[in-house]
Amino acid sequence: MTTLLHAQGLTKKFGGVAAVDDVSFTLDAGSILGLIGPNGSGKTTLLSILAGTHAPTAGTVSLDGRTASGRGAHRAARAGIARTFQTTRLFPTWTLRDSLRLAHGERNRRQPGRHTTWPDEELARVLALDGLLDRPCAGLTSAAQRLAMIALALATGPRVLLLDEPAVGMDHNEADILGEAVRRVADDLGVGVVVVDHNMRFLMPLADTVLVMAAGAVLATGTPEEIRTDKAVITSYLGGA
Ligand SMILES: Nc1ncnc2c1ncn2[C@@H]1O[C@H](COP(=O)(O)OP(=O)(O)OP(=O)(O)O)[C@@H](O)[C@H]1O
Repeated sequence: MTTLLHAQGLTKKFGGVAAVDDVSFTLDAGSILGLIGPNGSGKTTLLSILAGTHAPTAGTVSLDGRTASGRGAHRAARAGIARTFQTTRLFPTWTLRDSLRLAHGERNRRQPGRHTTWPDEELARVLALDGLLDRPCAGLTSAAQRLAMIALALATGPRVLLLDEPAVGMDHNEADILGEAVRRVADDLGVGVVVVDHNMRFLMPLADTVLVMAAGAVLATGTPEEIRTDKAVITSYLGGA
């Protein structure tokens, strides 16, 4: 696999406090990085730096070798980094196809001359939304709406997808469907995915690599199996989980 995204020495200070403290990692195309850590450990702030919403106090993010950090959310999106949020933002009376058309159009407006991304049917297949493209979004279950938000983020044609607690509020079955969909985003579309979630049952089988944060810094990085058995991680975060 090829390195897609490289975060180097990322630090973000609010006042004197480092919410993110010298964090480095790489993300390959088609791989999934799970980001875990206690409340307040800096996960959302790190995602915001990657998404361009926060300029880092120090450090850089590069995508395909080109600097993508510190230039605003629109420029990060143009560089190929897309983000979803915990809340869904769909127009209830619009169909998913209408919403995808708007997202495709936004991409074309920003990047004239570049091809649009995956066909609607392909996004629907990957996101387990087959047969739902032409229904008003208000008729979708809340889990399907969450998947639809991921489809909309993908319609902008990203190389990297950032997911902030996508499984929050989902039952086991819904989280399993979501996990399979995110795996297809990586495997079938070749997108690099960074997922923040507190749900270990969802995240551990999904992630290729897990990065554990504590007080803004990297406590450990490794495969899910390495992380599950890491003494420092067990002591400070996973406990008996
Ligand atoms: N805009 C801000 N101004 C000041 N402090 C902030 C700001 N955003 C985050 N922080 C602080 O930075 C630290 C990290 O917060 P962050 O939300 O990134 O953690 P988190 O790991 O995502 O937490 P959670 O799991 O609860 O979502 C916290 O101490 C938080 O209070």
